[in-house]
Amino acid sequence: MRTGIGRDAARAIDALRRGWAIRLAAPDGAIRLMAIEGADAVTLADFDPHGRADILISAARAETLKLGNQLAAADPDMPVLVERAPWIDADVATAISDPVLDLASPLKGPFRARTLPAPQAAKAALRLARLAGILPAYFLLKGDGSVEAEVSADAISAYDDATNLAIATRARLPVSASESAEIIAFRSPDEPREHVALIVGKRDGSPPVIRLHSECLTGDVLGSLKCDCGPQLHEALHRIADAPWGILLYLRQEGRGIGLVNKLRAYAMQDQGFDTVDANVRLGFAIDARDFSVAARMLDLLAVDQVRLLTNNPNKVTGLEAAGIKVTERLPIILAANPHNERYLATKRDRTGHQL
Ligand SMILES: Nc1nc2c(ncn2[C@@H]2O[C@H](COP(=O)(O)OP(=O)(O)OP(=O)(O)O)[C@@H](O)[C@H]2O)c(=O)[nH]1
Ligand SMILES: [Zn+2]
Repeated sequence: MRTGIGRDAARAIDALRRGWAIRLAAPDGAIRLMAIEGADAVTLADFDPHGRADILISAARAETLKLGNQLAAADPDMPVLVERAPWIDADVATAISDPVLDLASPLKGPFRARTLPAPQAAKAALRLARLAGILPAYFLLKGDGSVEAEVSADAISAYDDATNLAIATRARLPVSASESAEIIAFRSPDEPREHVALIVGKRDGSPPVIRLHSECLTGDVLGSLKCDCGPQLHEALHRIADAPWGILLYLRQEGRGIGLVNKLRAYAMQDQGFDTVDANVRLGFAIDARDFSVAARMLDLLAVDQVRLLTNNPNKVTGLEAAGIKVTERLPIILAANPHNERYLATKRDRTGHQL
């Protein structure tokens, strides 16, 4: 169902990515925000002429800045508000928000945490940063003032609601794994990412062999050796082609849902020695920010409620089942490691329960 609030979230995301200010309202209050990513002295002076904006960051980032113990952290997902000391200008704020810069510009400090004016609004702000693909860090002001977009916490929750997805079009698409394939594109009204399904072979009443493939530009297109995505994609297509029938879902959830730029930041942190799990956490994101209800909704639209799932990731099985799809069988998909992805695969095995 198309609603105005979906448009509000789309406008807020667009504004944040352009460095414009937004107002975010939740039941516990409203805050004005400008993304620290991309902010400079001029845009900051425009948003905050009196130098009063505090800095909103994730709890994980606050931990790295030694702010973790200053507030009763009953909720590890609760953001932290850092008091704006006079020496915190746009450049210092950038260093506060971006962990990739920690080695290059050791942080000054000391930082002091302040009580959050509207915790629900602050939490929604971090969710919005992930949807916008920016670092979860903002300049925050209370009170009224001019902004480019207004959004509610509810609109942010509704924005990527998978039930809004619908089939946009379908066409025959012979691929190298099978000449008998059909591509189906899915769209939702306000969210621009278009997911696709490739159905291979003829539906025969048995549960199809399914692969949920999350977009990986570096692996799928450039042949990156840092992950296993490219080879897994091709192996999956061949396994599906060998089955009576099957479906590859190509999900636009780049970087396990944090977006390309944030994934590349995670890669820069891996260059500094952090593993894939710690890199995500230090950036202020969940270890895996994907929403498997998108895949479940696509299967639902294809009238599929039982699947044989190609994966090593037990969370994909539980995620799909929680979203109403029965996984009758898990089929492992194991490929040889290379020297560049050995550690990544070991981290998946040891820290995220992948059965490799
Ligand atoms: N944030 C982040 N994302 C990564 C990293 N390496 C790969 N990815 C993303 O991880 C996703 C690939 O995961 P998948 O292969 O679908 O799933 P999986 O959890 O490994 O489970 P399998 O089904 O067993 O392969 C893609 O969206 C990649 O862009 C990384 O270091 N950091
Ligand atoms: Zn990859």
